[in-house]
Amino acid sequence: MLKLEGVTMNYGRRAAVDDVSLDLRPGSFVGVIGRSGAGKSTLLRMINGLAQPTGGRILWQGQQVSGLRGAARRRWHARCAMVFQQFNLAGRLDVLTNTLTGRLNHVPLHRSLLGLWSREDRAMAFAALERFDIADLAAQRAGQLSGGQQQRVAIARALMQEPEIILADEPIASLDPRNTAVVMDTLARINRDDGITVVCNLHSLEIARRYCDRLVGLSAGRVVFDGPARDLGEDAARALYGIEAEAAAATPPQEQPQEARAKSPSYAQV
Ligand SMILES: Nc1ncnc2c1ncn2[C@@H]1O[C@H](COP(=O)(O)OP(=O)(O)OP(=O)(O)O)[C@@H](O)[C@H]1O
Repeated sequence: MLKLEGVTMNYGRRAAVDDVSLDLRPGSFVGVIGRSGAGKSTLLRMINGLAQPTGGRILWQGQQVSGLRGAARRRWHARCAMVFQQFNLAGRLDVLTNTLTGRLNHVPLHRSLLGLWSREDRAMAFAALERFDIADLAAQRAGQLSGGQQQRVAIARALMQEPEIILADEPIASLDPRNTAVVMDTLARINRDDGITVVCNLHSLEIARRYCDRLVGLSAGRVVFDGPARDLGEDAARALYGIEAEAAAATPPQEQPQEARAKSPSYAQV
C-alpha cells in the first residue's frame, strides 16, 4: 500500500500540494488529473523523493519513504521508478546503454562507468526492449528515435530497476494520438502482467478514463475527486478543469514536429 498522510508542499506561503491523504492499493493504475498548476507533478516528485514534503509523510508497505537520505533514498528510488514527459534519455547514447542505466542502483559504480555490464543485465535489457517491440533499435542513438519510441525506451529503462511502482509524469504529453495509445498500452501491460503499481499524471481526461481504474482529481493542491473513473460526472470534470475543460476532454494534441522525425528512417516504425 502506498499511503500519503497529510502530504503538503509549500513554496513560500503558497501550497502547491495541500494536505493530501491517499491510500493506493498495490497493483492499481491510478490517474492523477487536474488543470495546469494543480500540483500533479509536485505530488509525484514527492512520492519518488525528488522533492521532500514540507508537511505530512509518505509510506510504502508500512515504511516511511519521505525524508530518506543517502543509501536509503537511493534504494527507494530503485523501487519507485519515474517516467517523464521529455523521456530524459541520453540522446547521444545508444538505446541499449540507455536501457542499461536502469540497473545503476544494482551494480557497483565502477562497473557502470566502465560500461562493464554483466551478461545477465544485457540479456535483461534486450528482453525489455523486445517486449516493447524496439529491440531492433538497440544500437541506434536514442536521440534519433521518435517520441513514442523514446518513451518506450524510458519505460524499458524503468523496468530494469525492477520497481514496485512506476510514476509517470505526463508521459504522453509530447506524443501524437497513435504513440499515445502505444505508450499507454505499454504502461497498462506492465501494470496488468507484472503487477506494478502505476501512478500517472494525465492532462487528457479521455485517456485517464480509458486506462485508469482510479482517478485522483487535484485542484489547487487539494484532492477534490477520488474514485473510479465512471464516478466522475461531466459537471465534476468541468469544475476540476475550469476553462481547460474542453481541451482536457478532447483527444490528445498532435505531436510536436521532432528533429528525429526527419533524420530517422525508423520513425515509420512508430
Ligand atoms: N520549484 C518550485 N518553486 C516554486 N513554485 C513551484 C515550484 N514547483 C512548482 N511550483 C508551483 O506549484 C504549483 C503546482 O505545480 P505543479 O508543476 O506540481 O503542477 P501540475 O499540476 O503538475 O501542472 P502542469 O500540468 O502544468 O505540469 C504551481 O503553481 C507551480 O507554479
